[in-house]
Amino acid sequence: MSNISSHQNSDGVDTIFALATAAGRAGVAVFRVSGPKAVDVACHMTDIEVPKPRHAAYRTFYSQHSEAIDDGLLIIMPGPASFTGENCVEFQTHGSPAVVEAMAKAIMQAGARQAEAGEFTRRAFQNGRMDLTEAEGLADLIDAESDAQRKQALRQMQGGLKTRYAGWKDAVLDALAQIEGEIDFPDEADIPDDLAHNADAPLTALIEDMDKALDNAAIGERVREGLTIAIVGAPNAGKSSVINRLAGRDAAIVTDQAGTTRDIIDVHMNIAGFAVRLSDTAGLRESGDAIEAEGIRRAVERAKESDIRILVHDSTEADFDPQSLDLLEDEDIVLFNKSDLNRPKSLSSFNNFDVSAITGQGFEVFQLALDDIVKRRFSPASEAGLTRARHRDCVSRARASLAAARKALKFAPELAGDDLRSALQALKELAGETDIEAVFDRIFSRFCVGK
Ligand SMILES: Nc1nc2c(ncn2[C@@H]2O[C@H](COP(=O)(O)OP(=O)(O)OP(=O)(O)O)[C@@H](O)[C@H]2O)c(=O)[nH]1
Ligand SMILES: [K+]
Ligand SMILES: [Mg+2]
Repeated sequence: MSNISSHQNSDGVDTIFALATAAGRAGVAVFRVSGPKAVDVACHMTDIEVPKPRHAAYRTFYSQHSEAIDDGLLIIMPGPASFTGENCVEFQTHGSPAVVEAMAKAIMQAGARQAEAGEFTRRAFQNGRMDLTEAEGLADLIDAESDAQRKQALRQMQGGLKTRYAGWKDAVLDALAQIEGEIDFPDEADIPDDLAHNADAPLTALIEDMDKALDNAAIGERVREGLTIAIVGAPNAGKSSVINRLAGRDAAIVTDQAGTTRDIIDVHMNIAGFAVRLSDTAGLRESGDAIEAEGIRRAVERAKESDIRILVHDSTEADFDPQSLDLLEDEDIVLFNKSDLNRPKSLSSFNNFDVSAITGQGFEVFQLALDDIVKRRFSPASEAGLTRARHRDCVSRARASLAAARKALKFAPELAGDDLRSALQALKELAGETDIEAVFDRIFSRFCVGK
């Protein structure tokens, strides 16, 4: 239990540590240490030999001054078969703030420094334990709030997207090998024709598969970021009453005064296992009041950028408000509200329901249908897909280069190789195989400290 002054070994790689569990009082706290000195740290903090790799052993942990801090479990996970690929050590102690503070101090004095956000995962990535899409999947899994987000993130973390683009990369390499071979050793006069002919079908199939992934990318991104639903309609139609009933609480003010809601009111909820942000908005009408007019401008903007719109109509009113109706898209929803005061209505071109936000009548049917609409529109495709704008950008560029390669094969086959190499480059970026430090910084800094 002697002191070690510096964190670095001769290679200049720091040994890092972090509290992996959330701060605050808890049954158990977990500290992780990773780096060349991780096992030294464990030796310095215990008085008998360290346990066999990957076996949990009960130990007393000591401070630099040989004072017992706590009893707990010690696990040694030697690299390269560890999370980071480096030697890793895990201390499990009691989760009190006093134990956590004393442990952090002792680990630091034994030679490790506090990790930055995402630093463990960044090391795992740099040591080849995962590619960039798997690291992104892990970040999304840690952030997952809904079941759909969890499933999508887990699939990506387990290499679903990696498998898919690895297949794409293989196909590009095959095409490249084929055309470069034939261009270097043309032994027949009509080679260019053969070339175009042989490479065209695989390239076309590849482009089609990428198009499918790009078509589904919007869904992957929506699931990851959460869906948005906006409630719109004329003043006093009952929009705020509807959001309150859906939220099960008084999120928005309801009065009989037209123009009650002005700012947008967001309610976060879970619909059919999807994370959803539901927004109540100002009633749409011509208004001379500057504050109300701004509220209406925001309402229209929010309605347009949302995934789904719910138009609330007061069914005691004969006419629809044309401004609200104009905002609707095909699969949007119309609620004929105040059904307690009126006979059922319908509007065949949209999903429509008779409800009463006051009595709750019709809400069960409406909410079941809403679940179905959300599931039908946003359930991810069966194969792992693209979940970020970054993925979409890389695949779009790869696809464009493949299309250019197909064209070149017909008219200037010697140029096709360059296009295929550009496609490969875009796919390498997707994997994180090229050095794109700025992208890495952005991705890893979003992790919590300790991951
Ligand atoms: N009878 C009846 N009254 C309702 C129903 N829904 C809402 N109301 C009443 O209609 C009035 C307006 O309701 P709000 O929820 O404030 O309507 P809003 O569309 O949010 O109105 P603004 O924010 O002003 O645009 C209130 O007096 C509500 O109590 C309903 O289903 N039946
Ligand atoms: K109102
Ligand atoms: Mg309102």
